[in-house]
Amino acid sequence: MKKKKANKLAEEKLPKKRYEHSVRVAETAVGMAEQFGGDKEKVELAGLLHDYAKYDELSKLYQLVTKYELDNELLAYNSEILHGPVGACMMKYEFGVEDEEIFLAIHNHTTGRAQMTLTEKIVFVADYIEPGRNQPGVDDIRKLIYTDEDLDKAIYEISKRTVLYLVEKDSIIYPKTIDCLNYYNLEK
Ligand SMILES: Nc1ncnc2c1ncn2[C@@H]1O[C@H](COP(=O)(O)OP(=O)(O)O)[C@@H](O)[C@H]1O
Repeated sequence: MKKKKANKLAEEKLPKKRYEHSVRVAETAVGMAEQFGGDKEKVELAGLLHDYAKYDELSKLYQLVTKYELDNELLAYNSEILHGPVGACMMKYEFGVEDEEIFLAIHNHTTGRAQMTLTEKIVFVADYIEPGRNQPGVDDIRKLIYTDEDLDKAIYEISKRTVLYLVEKDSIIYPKTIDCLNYYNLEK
């Protein structure tokens, strides 16, 4: 798929603000690919498409988890974790986006995982730090990327913040984020 097509898919499917977020994630990811030696074309496509399934009805997301034989375990957690895996499968099976790195980057952009590819890492972090984001502490993560150039530390800190946030809310945590946190803990 070419950038123009990905852009059109996102623009037609998503509310304006979420489409604009996707464009900023793609732009941020391209900058990071230049910085870290990643594949600019892949991160750009994954950035544009990462939230494609975010506003689909829960009933549709559930059906697609079954259709695409995704991990049923996903259904036991916050439904927000479904749109990455489902969106990745929609791109692969409905729109012919065959590339495995783009698939993984869309699939894991919310939860992260251990042993991410460079494309996954860039999209995961770009989603958190794109210039429209203003969550507390986001500038600390920007500094880890733009000053320290430490991608793995940024992934660890983002996962840590997600886990702390979820624990604070007494939410149950899909274990991929814990795996990500442990894997990118550089103290181990
Ligand atoms: N491992 C997990 N288990 C349960 N919920 C999670 C997990 N990882 C992330 N989430 C939650 O999923 C929600 C959506 O995350 P995200 O896709 O990054 O949203 P947005 O792009 O709208 O900020 C957040 O509330 C986040 O806390």
